[in-house]
Amino acid sequence: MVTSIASVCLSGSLTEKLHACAKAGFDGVEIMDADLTVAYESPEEIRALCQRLGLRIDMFQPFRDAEGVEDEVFEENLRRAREKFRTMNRLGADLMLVCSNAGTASIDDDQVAARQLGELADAAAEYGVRIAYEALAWGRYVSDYRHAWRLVQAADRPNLGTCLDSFHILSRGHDPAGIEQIEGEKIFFLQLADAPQLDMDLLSWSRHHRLFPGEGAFDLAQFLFHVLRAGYRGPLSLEVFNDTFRQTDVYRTAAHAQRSLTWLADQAAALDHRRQSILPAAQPPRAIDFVEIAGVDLAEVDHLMDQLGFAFRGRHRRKPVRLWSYGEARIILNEQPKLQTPKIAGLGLEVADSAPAAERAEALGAPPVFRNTSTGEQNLRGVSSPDGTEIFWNDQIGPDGWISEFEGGLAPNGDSGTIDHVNLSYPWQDFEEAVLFATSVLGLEATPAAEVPGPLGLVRSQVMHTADRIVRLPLNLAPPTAPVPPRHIALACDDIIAVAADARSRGLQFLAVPDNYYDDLAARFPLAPDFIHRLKDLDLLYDQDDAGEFIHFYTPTIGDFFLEMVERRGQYDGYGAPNAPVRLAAQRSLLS
Ligand SMILES: O=C(O)c1ccc(O)c(O)c1
Ligand SMILES: [Mg+2]
Repeated sequence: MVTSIASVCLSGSLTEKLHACAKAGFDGVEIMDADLTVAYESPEEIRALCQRLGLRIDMFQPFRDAEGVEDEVFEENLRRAREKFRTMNRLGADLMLVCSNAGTASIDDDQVAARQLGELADAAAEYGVRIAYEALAWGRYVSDYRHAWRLVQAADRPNLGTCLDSFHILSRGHDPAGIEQIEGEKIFFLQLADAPQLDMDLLSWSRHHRLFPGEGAFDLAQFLFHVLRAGYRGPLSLEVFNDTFRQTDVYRTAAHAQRSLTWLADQAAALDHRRQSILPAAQPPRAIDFVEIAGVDLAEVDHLMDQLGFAFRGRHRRKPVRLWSYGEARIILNEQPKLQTPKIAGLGLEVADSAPAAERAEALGAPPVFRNTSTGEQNLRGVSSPDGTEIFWNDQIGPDGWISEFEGGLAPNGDSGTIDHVNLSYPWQDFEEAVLFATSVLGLEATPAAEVPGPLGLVRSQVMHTADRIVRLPLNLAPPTAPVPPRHIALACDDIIAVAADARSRGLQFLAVPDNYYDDLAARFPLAPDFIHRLKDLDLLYDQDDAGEFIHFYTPTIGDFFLEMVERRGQYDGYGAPNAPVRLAAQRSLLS
């Protein structure tokens, strides 16, 4: 796989971008004209830097509004183009992207457009330059890749081909299967971008909301499969215009971008039985094995577990680590002298085979974590996710595994209990990276994002889950100016009213719910007054949909996390989203 990336994807100056692309392992770059224009380095200096960094300049782009114009306008366009061809010669770039005319086209005539593209290609040939013609989704007359290809065929020049860009094709809902009708050698370049499904004008969608493959709603694996079937053998290049990535750390974004391409190439290879897969197979988790909470002093957490009715399962033989369980849910408390604020530090996942899970993660650029293990102890393999949360894989489930390293505790209690979901929150700039990590490394699927109003702005929520929904990780994106909300572990039980009453009798104060909430609940659902009274008495939240019911409560926050107890009745599959604003408002009122 040969990879490339457009300089527009990244923040910083052109030279900073080039260093980051090389460090992330890209083979080449597309240099945006505007990035060069604002650089103090000459084209020769940029060329030399690329050579030193081992980067090819795959394309120079874009050249706009060339074709479909009156002849005197076209003469001026040729003059403009020649200036750029000279710049390209100095850069050592031999491929120019020409995008379909979006501004000045005045002649809706394919013969004129093809003739002018041919003349542009002839001028380019004098400089040894090739032209890749791309249909912009918002092109004035040419907005469909099949139309662009017809014009390229009609112009019929050896140095004129087409550039396919997944955004322009998939945003318009055009069938990518038609790509197989294009001669592979005439696809001069391939640009890949994902995007969320948004209902907005194409230009704004494209310029602000593109995402790296695996982070949006487009089926890019299928798209790439068609391009490869057409016979394209050039670089897989990313062209992602995105407001966030233009601001985030350039090295981190470039590594993130590279991970998305590796994942995509692997997905596309999986669709083609003749191709070898690139990565070890994904190991979608069967269940959450444990959640690890770390902090310098976890006595408050021990107390909380006790109040909630968890069983203390013992201390680790050798490490300052304790285990609590609630039915099948296991929570490990790990005393870490340098970590002032307790937080969710790690997740253990049950998988069929942990070795390929870890190898796949490492091939996708996730650094392995060192876990202090001695003889006779189970060696769990794990990696660090981009935000630092550690992920471990376990394929040796049962009492003989790591659980046997804990001593001096009680037998597991008989209570039914499982980890329902683990909610992970992220600062605004890290969200897409977290989605890609969950997709590519953890083997989870995404549901469409939803938005929840909080007191300091909208919180975006996207649930990553296994096909059977046993493992669920709702990811939350904090509003840009608000502090990142705490993360939480939700435990499912069979009788939440009894659990809540017991916990209260042991002195646990739940997050207090405003009385107004229960007045609203009575209006939303025709519930028995006694039942509402019981919910109110215990500060329980309630939701209902066609599939069933959901009752839950939240514990106070300790450090950067809290716990939630839930009971699902019937086939209810959500997370009580209508109640999230109540929680966010209540948690904020405790801080002030
Ligand atoms: O938004 C644009 O103008 C633009 C420019 C060049 C491209 O390759 C593209 O896909 C979009
Ligand atoms: Mg493009």
